[in-house]
Amino acid sequence: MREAHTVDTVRRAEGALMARLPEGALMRRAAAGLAAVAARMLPRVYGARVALLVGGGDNGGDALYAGATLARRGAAVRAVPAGPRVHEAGLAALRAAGGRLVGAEEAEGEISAADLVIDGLVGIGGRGGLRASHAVLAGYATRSGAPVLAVDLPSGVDADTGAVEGEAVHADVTVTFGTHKPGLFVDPGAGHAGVVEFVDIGLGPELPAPRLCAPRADDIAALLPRPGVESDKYRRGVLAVAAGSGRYRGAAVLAVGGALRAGVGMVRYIGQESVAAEVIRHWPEAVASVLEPTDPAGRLPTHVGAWVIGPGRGLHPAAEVELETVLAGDRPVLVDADAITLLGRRPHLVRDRTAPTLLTPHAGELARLLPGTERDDIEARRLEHATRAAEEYGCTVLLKGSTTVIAEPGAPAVANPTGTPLLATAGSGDVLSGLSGALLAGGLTPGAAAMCGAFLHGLAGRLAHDGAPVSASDLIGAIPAAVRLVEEAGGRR
Ligand SMILES: NC(=O)C1=CN([C@@H]2O[C@H](COP(=O)(O)OP(=O)(O)OC[C@H]3O[C@@H](n4cnc5c(N)ncnc54)[C@H](O)[C@@H]3O)[C@@H](O)[C@H]2O)[C@@H](O)CC1
Ligand SMILES: [K+]
Repeated sequence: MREAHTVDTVRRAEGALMARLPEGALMRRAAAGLAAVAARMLPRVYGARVALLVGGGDNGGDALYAGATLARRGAAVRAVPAGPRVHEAGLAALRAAGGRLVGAEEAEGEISAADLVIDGLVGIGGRGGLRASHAVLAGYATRSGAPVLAVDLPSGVDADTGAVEGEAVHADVTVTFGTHKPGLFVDPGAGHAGVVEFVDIGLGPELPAPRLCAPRADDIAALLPRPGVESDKYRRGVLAVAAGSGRYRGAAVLAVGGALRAGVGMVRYIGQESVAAEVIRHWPEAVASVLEPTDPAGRLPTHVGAWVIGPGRGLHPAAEVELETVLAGDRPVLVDADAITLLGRRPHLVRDRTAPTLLTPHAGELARLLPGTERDDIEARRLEHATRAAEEYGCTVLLKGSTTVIAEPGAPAVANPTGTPLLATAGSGDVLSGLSGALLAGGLTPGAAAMCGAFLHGLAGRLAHDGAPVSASDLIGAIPAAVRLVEEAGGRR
């Protein structure tokens, strides 16, 4: 797992470590790591033109020391200050190595002519949107066409949340020190960070549990359920899927397909006769139970390992009775789509529940669970709102979107690293429900099922993409390849 800590935690850990080290040791470590990455980004350091964007704090200090290293190796390094204050020792080091400070009138020309721009405007000390003088330099960097290397995090991105107010640096590479910052994993910040490189400055022993984690393929491989010699279809897990309706048949087909491809002992589809027939036509291996429209909850199967409820199911009274009945049981339940909207009207159905529950809203659906919160606020601060919903409902929440975020009460949140805009297509969420539901039925906790489901779903989207748009059905077809890739990364095949 890659781990991310909040600014307050980083400050405390740095304080404890600094107290044991000679003055300036941490900044020297950070700057050495930064200079090494900068050198790799240049075809040749000797003769290269490097522009440093320098704010008034230690983030600017890192840039200046790294600039000094590059200048000693023959680069022409120019520091463009954002204001009157500049890290003095860093500037002295740069000057001693042959670099120099340039005035405001030369700033745009230096940045646009550079072979590499290093963004040292602000790091974890940044608060709110960039000030005008800093925003102007960030804009020059974006327009320069040169590769941009951000120091610690792209300036203008909120380190703790990933929120961006106004202008922010768009980096090709970000070198982050000591630990990752949550804003590097969560959009919109993640979209500004480019490739994130980690530089170890020895902070590890001082760090408590992270605020956020981002799994790698081997973390997923370690969690995936796999059949053993003793397994039969019941032990591997039975997933009940209450999805789709006369109006939205596709949701049923897609959720069942996602579940079957994820590997589960059995999928039981529950729904109206015509939809059940459609499901069986697509997936003869599924088992269908037909519901009487007049008695929605009377025939629900009881011998199931877990439930998926909601995709395309509708908001009518029968769907509400069904949701109430399923949530009153003691099996793990994944609640999605229409069932989330119903839950917004009756939140106690989940709040009063003790059995494992996973909610999988997109931002619009989460807004229905958090009255008074707008969809745009959620998109802008995804981590914060997913965490709030998990605490208020006392269950696991997977917030879908540009970065899928998973939050659970009392545990570090998870940001899914495999997401891609290719997944923003009708029916994609239905596939994710089936896939994550299958993992829930296979015995994973809601947090693990959500993390593995989102990871495989994103990977499947990438694998299915051959230059043409990806449909939700393509995603289902690519799930086995995604599982294979993850298993290979985990050394299981
Ligand atoms: N503390 C440490 O031990 C280490 C810190 N390091 C570096 O130091 C950075 C933190 O340094 P600082 O605490 O000095 O903080 P920063 O350099 O991140 O930012 C503080 C400066 O930015 C200004 N500022 C704040 N918000 C702004 C905004 N919205 N627009 C424009 N200017 C704004 C402040 O007035 C101040 O001058 C880290 O991100 C990292 O790059 C590294 O050298 C590693 C060691
Ligand atoms: K920065």
